[in-house]
Amino acid sequence: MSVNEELLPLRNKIDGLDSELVRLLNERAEVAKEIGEIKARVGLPVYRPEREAEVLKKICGKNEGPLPNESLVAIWREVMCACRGLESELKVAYLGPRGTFSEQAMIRQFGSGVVGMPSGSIEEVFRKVESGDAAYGIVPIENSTEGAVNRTMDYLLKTSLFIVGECSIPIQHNLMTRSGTMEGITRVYSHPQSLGQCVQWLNRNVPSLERLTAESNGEAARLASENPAYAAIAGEVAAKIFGLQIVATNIQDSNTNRTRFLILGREPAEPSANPQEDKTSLIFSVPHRAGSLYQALKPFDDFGVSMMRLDSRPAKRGTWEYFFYTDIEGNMSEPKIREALEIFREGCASLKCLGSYPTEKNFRRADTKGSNL
Ligand SMILES: C=C(O[C@@H]1C=C(C(=O)O)C=C[C@H]1O)C(=O)O
Repeated sequence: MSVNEELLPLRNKIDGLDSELVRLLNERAEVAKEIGEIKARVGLPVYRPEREAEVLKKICGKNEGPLPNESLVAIWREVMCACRGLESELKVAYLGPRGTFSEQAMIRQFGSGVVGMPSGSIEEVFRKVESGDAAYGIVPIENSTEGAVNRTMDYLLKTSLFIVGECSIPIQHNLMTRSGTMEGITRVYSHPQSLGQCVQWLNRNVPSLERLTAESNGEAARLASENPAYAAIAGEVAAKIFGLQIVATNIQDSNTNRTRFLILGREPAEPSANPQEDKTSLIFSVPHRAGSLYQALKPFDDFGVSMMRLDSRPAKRGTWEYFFYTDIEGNMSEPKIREALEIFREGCASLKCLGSYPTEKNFRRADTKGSNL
């Protein structure tokens, strides 16, 4: 039997399965359309991050391979994006121009059919969502090498928006120029976070290069595309978009470098199907006296509530006072969290709740194949 004779029945089988998949996907889309009509009638938002997290978790739970969960999650995000698209288009503001890691995170979270609105600064992302120009926004909140993104932290304090979801992506930086060499290059541009993530590599390899900051690494790539004496540090996608050549790849100081992004919306998310695994984000301050932070946090210990993050920002009053940012495990609709929060509030000088939302853990844990979601 020739190879072609061997392949033919298998390819026919794939064709048959594809027809079935097309039929099933359209059947799914019809149901999503019906859901959309009901949501439109009662004025509910099209995008339901908690429901999408539940769908992904169920998909991973049912998976028996050989496809890894990571592949199924990527496929289903696109399926849900296409289904959502039948309800209405979804405009999402991100830190642009095109080619930033924020754009990559947005596509990963919402699917490639999302209508991205590139914004010149993190502040503009907040403003576009607050004003209703965009339905959602995506902003970087912390990097595993450089820590918190201070601009985002500061706007979170002032905003009326809610955190409705989160996602994290691996970050690999590249040094890029128009020519693909470092000849005649005097400056390197990038976002301050990216410069920080590559500081050791820069000190070792190009110590004399002047380092300048840009609003985003996409913007840095754009600047480098306009001047042959400039280099940029940015992702591979930015090099493609702005016609730059990569001089050195993977220049970040940690090879497990990741950035976590927040999804911002005007309405809070509903509890997910696993509310005990949701995250609740809070900003609080405590009275300026000995032991007040310890005392304030005690209810979390008493109620067995796990704190996943504790960070601070200066209150900017010149008084060495701080706002603390904490993420706790569990949705605030859960009785245990509600009770703990009621007592916690008494020990705080101020408390702002940014929302409860599904985390990646919701479906990551179901992955048995050690994926890099
Ligand atoms: C279909 C719905 O609308 C959207 C699409 C979803 C899907 O395709 O599964 C899930 C949640 C929503 O973002 C829904 O709310 O269930």
